[in-house]
Amino acid sequence: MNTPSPAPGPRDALVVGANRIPFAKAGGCYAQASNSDMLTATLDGLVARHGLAGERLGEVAAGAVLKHSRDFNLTREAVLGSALDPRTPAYDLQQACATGLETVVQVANKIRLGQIDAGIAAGVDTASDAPIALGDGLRRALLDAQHAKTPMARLKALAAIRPGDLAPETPQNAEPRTGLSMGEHMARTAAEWGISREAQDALAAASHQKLAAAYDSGFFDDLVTPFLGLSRDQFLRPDSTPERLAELKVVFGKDGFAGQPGTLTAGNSTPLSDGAAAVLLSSPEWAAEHRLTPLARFVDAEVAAVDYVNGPDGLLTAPVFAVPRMLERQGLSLQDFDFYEIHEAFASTVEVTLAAWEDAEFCRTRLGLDAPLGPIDRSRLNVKGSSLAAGHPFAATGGRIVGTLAKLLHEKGSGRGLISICAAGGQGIVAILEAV
Ligand SMILES: CC(=O)CC(=O)SCCNC(=O)CCNC(=O)[C@H](O)C(C)(C)COP(=O)(O)OP(=O)(O)OC[C@H]1O[C@@H](n2cnc3c(N)ncnc32)[C@H](O)[C@@H]1OP(=O)(O)O
Repeated sequence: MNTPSPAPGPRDALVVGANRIPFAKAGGCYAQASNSDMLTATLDGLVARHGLAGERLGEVAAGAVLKHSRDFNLTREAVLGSALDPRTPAYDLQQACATGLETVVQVANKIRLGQIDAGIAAGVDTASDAPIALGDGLRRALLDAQHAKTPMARLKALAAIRPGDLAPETPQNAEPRTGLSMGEHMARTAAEWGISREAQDALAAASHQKLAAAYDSGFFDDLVTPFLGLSRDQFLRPDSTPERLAELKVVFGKDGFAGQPGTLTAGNSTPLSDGAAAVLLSSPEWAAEHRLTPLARFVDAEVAAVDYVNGPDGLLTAPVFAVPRMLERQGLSLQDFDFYEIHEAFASTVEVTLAAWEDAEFCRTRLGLDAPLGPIDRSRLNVKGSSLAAGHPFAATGGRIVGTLAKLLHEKGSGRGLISICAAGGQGIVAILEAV
């Protein structure tokens, strides 16, 4: 009879380091850079900071939401272009804006199970170099021509191309099942929850002030590597005041809802952005062997999805559902956190998330809870700014947030932090990090 193999782990997975390049406006400083350029630069920044040149890691997991077909092996190619040992395996993963954090979950779980000792989780996106595809008619005709066995058959295939087939297909920032952009979805949800323009603009202004102060204090010195002439996020505008933001015109939900004006503007919505972020994770033993100081421990994660097409829940509200499941598993309450990192897809996303957790009726009927999760201490929310000020290259946001929170916990020396990131398709990912 075979003796079962000893089960490996679970052991701790630690965040040992993080790096990102400053995020740029779409069409801005990185307009000529590809996903591959940005991801490779970000990996190399991490490698240089932590002395990992020539190191063979267990794996690198990364992803991009907007990706050219030539980038079918984006992460592996970035590893081959980096200073890491070329024998480091790599793979691509994509879960819309949850991508960056999902790669962290994958790498952390493999470390916990003893399958690998160390790995990098990363994400990259470029709205400047978004893939423009051929329309279906032209693509099919070209493929038919390529597969044709004779010159005549090739000509016949090409002759099928009609002028209308020549129009390119550009990626749409819209949900395929509703045709609405994420901004339009969010505008509707914000109106349903009665989130005021003032509250959104105040949150956006605070994000800019906090991010600027964090840069000024040197907080990002060991988290951000300058790239292509940029040393701070290009979108960061310390002059963003609530008064200034109040002057901006509505861009999503322009017609308003139930007689109330729309509230989402370019100032309280994330900008289309370019950038990359990476996180180094390892076992405690690997960190000690490499004389690296752990910043935080990865504790848990949860992913939820909502039926935003047929059901009552807004497109970007899935984290609202994921958090109570994770809290229950961990025996924690919403108030048991020293830091809250709630991705500012839109200022109203954060406000709706917090309002839902405070709403007794919603918590009872939609989350199945006896009591609401309750309010958080707002002074612990996004304390170093978030996506409204930094920008939001979709797949890079998770790595930015994990790096920021891990460093906050390391500086504090105790406590835990909650991460919440909404994603397209009605999904959301949440996680907990703890100080070590
Ligand atoms: C993807 C997922 O899975 C989940 C998610 O995260 S969902 C969230 C994804 N994000 C989005 O969908 C939003 C995407 N963003 C956009 O489409 C565009 O950035 C936008 C429509 C919001 C704005 O586009 P735009 O109008 O071209 O912006 P932009 O020209 O920079 O700004 C408009 C004006 O506001 C001003 N402005 C913008 N931000 C400002 C600020 N913080 N302070 C002061 N003024 C500001 C600009 O200076 C500009 O003023 P002028 O017209 O006088 O020049």
